[in-house]
Amino acid sequence: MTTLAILTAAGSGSRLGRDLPKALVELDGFPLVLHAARRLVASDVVDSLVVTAPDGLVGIMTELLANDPRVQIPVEVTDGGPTRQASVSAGLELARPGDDVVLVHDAARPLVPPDLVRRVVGAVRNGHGAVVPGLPVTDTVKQVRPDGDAELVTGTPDRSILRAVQTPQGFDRDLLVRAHRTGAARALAEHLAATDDAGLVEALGEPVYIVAGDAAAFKITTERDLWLASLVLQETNA
Ligand SMILES: Nc1ccn([C@@H]2O[C@H](COP(=O)(O)OP(=O)(O)OP(=O)(O)O)[C@@H](O)[C@H]2O)c(=O)n1
Ligand SMILES: C[C@](O)(CO)[C@H](O)COP(=O)(O)O
Repeated sequence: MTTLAILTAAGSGSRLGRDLPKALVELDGFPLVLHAARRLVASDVVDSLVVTAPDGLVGIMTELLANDPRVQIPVEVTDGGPTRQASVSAGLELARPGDDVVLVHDAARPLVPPDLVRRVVGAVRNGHGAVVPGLPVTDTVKQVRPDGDAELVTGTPDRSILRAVQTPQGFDRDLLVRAHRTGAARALAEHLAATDDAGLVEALGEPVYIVAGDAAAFKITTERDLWLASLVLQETNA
């Protein structure tokens, strides 16, 4: 019984707008993918890693991870796909026979606390087939539809029953494989693809459970997030 973590790192980072893929952008002197890998490993509940790489960068990422003294578990790097969903699917193909739990984590969430990783794996090992870290929503959220050159508000969902979800998301391996196989047709196009893996499990009609997320696991999408991450690191390394 082993736990595999699929670390998605094949995105281009178009919203960050750098001239290299987001996972290779540096934070405190190290690429985001390395920060994320180190924290997964530091949890001590991950046995091996599969990392999805952007086109042509499998070699560079393999070298980066293989040479890091803080990533002392088996690592395989594979080509990602056109969407995040396709990349996770590609990673899942490399699961080994003993991997009964699979985590899916984004390199775009480099500061994930090892405690959060343990919380997710613990909940899966306690019998929950699909587990997602979530935080309460603090903004009021509006539902809208297009209306001419503006958007019309069509509702205000009760935010007390909403959660903003993060990664790593954890799964019973067979359930995740079934979810990806069933939803495979969606993986080719961004407008169809699931934005998280739990969504594919939900589409099967299977239950997905929430455990407490952590603000430190925030996602790097824009330059401001990167700046925030460097402040958080300075604060926590002090
Ligand atoms: N085809 C893709 C697209 C995304 N990802 C990964 O999925 C995670 C979440 O995606 P996101 O934050 O949206 O990253 P990008 O797609 O790179 O960003 P953008 O949408 O701004 O281009 C990232 O770690 C990213 O590398 C991936 O492995 N394969
Ligand atoms: C999987 C995820 O990180 C959960 O919040 C998120 O959905 C990825 O979204 P993105 O649109 O690919 O940034």
